[in-house]
Amino acid sequence: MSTLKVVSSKLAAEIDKELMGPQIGFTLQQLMELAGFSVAQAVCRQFPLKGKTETEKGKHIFVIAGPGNNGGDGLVCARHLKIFGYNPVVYYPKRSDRTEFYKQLVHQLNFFKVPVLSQDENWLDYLKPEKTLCIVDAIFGFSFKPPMREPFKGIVEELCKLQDRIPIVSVDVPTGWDVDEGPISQPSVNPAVLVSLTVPKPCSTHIDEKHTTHYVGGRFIPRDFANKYGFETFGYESTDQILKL
Ligand SMILES: NC(=O)C1=CN([C@@H]2O[C@H](COP(=O)(O)OP(=O)(O)OC[C@H]3O[C@@H](n4cnc5c(N)ncnc54)[C@H](OP(=O)(O)O)[C@@H]3O)[C@@H](O)[C@H]2O)[C@H](O)CC1
Ligand SMILES: [K+]
Repeated sequence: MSTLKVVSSKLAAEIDKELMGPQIGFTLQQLMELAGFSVAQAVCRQFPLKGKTETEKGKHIFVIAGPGNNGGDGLVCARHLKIFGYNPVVYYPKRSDRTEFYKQLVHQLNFFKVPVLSQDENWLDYLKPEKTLCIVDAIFGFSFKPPMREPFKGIVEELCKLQDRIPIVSVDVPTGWDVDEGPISQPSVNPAVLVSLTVPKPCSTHIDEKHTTHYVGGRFIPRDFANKYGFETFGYESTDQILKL
């Protein structure tokens, strides 16, 4: 059997289901914490604060959180970025009432004094190249089905206008991309960094390697489990939560 380097949206959903099923018993909260933590680590690796001026250090990291679990990863990531010494601001236009957990993640952000903007707030004020280090795109992950609906369509159109001046870090799947086919519909972002979670999805084969730095993160499966789904685990070093591919 050949070893896959990517897994389809269907397989990714099956993997998640098994990880959170009765035999293995991870909770969504555990996996999301590790996923968000690894994205925050990728931001640190890509945009280190060491040696930067105070002005540079004060720049915002603008985290946009969508309505599902990809958005949850973004909320967790913002909390870790604050702990790591960055200045995150979260835009969370459509808040999920799927579980109480999302509300708890927002309370935790309040606890860390990370601003969480609502849909009616002027979010574009926070997106200025001179004031913004990067944008974390946690809008949609492997459950996105085009065409994109509002309010996200308008938001992603604005991001597309800014992405040449402010780098985008996409969580798991660049927003707007078909998980299996890549950027086949508009609007869709062109990220400077992609952090694939657990294992890259087929859309990642469409990134332009000259433009996009690709990391894998979400270090939560043993080798035999990966092999059962047809892929290999990644050679993470030491305590790292991410690996540059
Ligand atoms: N094991 C792991 O790697 C883990 C990954 N995690 C992250 O979870 C996402 C997948 O999360 P999921 O909740 O299944 O899905 P998404 O966040 O991608 O999106 C679901 C929401 O998006 C809405 N949606 C879908 N298509 C559209 C569209 N065309 N326009 C507007 N809105 C859309 C959808 O709304 P519905 O009304 O259709 O239900 C949902 O609200 C994965 O990618 C990782 O980032 C976890 O953290 C766990 C571990
Ligand atoms: K995303």
